[in-house]
Amino acid sequence: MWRRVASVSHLFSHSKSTKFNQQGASTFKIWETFTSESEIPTPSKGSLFVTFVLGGPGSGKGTQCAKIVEAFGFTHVSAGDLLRREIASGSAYGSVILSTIREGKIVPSQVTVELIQKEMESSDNYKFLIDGFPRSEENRKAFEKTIGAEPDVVLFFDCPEQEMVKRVLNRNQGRVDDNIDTIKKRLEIFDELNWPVINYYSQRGKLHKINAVGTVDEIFEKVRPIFAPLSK
Ligand SMILES: Nc1ncnc2c1ncn2[C@@H]1O[C@H](COP(=O)(O)OP(=O)(O)O)[C@@H](O)[C@H]1O
Ligand SMILES: Nc1ccn([C@H]2C[C@H](O)[C@@H](COP(=O)(O)OP(=O)(O)O)O2)c(=O)n1
Ligand SMILES: [Mg+2]
Repeated sequence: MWRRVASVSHLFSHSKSTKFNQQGASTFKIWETFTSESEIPTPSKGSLFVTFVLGGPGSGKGTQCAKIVEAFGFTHVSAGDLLRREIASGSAYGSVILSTIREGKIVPSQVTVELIQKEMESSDNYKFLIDGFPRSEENRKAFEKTIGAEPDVVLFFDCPEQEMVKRVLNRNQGRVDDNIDTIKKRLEIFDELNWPVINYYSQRGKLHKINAVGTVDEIFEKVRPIFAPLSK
């Protein structure tokens, strides 16, 4: 168990990175170099271990996070859940978050990162799955700046659009953004803003691209080896 201190940024074993790549033009070339065999860091118990979980809407992030939690003892921090909780709590940010989500857009990073930071600080765990974040370069840079750390592992659930739309429309959780109009916008925004993030982590050898088509268990069998070095 790691020691609780006032700010979560002190808990990160990594030094704060000031190097932000300005690339973007060569993203498609980078995409071709993707492998699912990025080097897996061997974590030492007690030092913070952060996994970012990326993928389009309906790609199965939340479903696979639940399985990773069960098998490997991570704490699941879902950016979307935190934002929905904020709406439900009637906070000052609530109405702007709601309209942003309804429009399929991304909530300003400052709001999301603050919620993630609070959630991490309130946990005694040292292994975190940050689900649905970062969804943009702005998100990514804000996390690095505020938390002062980079993820150890980045999962990317790669799913065809048609399958994502089908899953979201069948999700049945009463979400304001699970309708065809909002999904179309979310997919456009995903295309525009998420690829630079994916390419960034691919270049750094942290990205694990997982084909998200198949049964939940089949997909988890592709995820499991990534975390095998971690004990529960
Ligand atoms: N491998 C899968 N095959 C079919 N349906 C799935 C699969 N994984 C998840 N689902 C379902 O698809 C919907 C979206 O999954 P979810 O985990 O919420 O995705 P995300 O968090 O990426 O939006 C849910 O209703 C879930 O039960
Ligand atoms: N980093 C994030 C994550 C989610 N949001 C907003 C915008 C997203 O469409 C909604 C829902 O996110 P969530 O991760 O729950 O959605 P999916 O699980 O991918 O369907 O929340 C955000 O603005 N910034
Ligand atoms: Mg989700």
